[in-house]
Amino acid sequence: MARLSVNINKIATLRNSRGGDNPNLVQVAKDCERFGAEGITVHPRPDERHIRYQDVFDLKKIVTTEFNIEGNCQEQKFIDLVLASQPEQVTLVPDVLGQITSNHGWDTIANQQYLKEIIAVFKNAGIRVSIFVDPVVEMVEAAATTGTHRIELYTEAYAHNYAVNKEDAIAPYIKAAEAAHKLGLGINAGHDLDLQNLQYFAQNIPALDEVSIGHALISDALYYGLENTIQMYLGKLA
Ligand SMILES: CC(=O)[C@@H](O)[C@H](O)COP(=O)(O)O
Ligand SMILES: NCC(=O)COP(=O)(O)O
Repeated sequence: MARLSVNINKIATLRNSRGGDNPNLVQVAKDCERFGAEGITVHPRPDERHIRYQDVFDLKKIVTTEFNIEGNCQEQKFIDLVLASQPEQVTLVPDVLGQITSNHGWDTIANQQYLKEIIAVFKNAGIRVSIFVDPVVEMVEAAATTGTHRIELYTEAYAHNYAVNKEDAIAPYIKAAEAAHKLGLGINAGHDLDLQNLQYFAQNIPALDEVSIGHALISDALYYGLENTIQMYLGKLA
């Protein structure tokens, strides 16, 4: 069964909106774990609009499941942050400055040499590495040559197309996951997964290791409460 890592960026967004410490990010992370989350994900961005660099150190002290830090490894500050905080997993995302959210995977062919070098830095520090990729077999094949342990399939297109035609929406993800599995890569997935589209994704993607979910899960928690919501998402993965 795939693990559920809860992305708590949106909790930090809410906290930052008033400049105080409500909700308390560390307490929410502890509660997510208490309610069944099998990992905590954060995606610090250079402008610290949600997760602050200090949050990463505070969370590292209390996360007992799996701590996953996502972000742009082209920023030296991000590399330093990950090496200093030693999460279980780093997910490398090719963010560009000013984007609202992540919107593309790595071009693992064009960036192959760069990825090999930066992945080696994190692997040498004992940190599992995952790289964010679109569901394209050629990108998965080139990812395998970089030395990464895992890929994270960027699921925005799946989530968008699910309502139109779920078989067509999942097809490229099945091919990409099969290729990754054959090449010995672990498989993570995330972006815009929700209570409607998660179960079909998890049932159809072979050897899915982990999903990271934030925006929809935190939004659902407004209606169902955090504990119920986490249990509902776990139910979709069972
Ligand atoms: C890599 C990914 O898909 C998520 O981390 C997403 O980018 C969330 O980041 P924001 O919360 O900043 O939108
Ligand atoms: N890696 C994806 C993630 O952490 C959460 O993405 P979203 O659910 O906020 O779209």
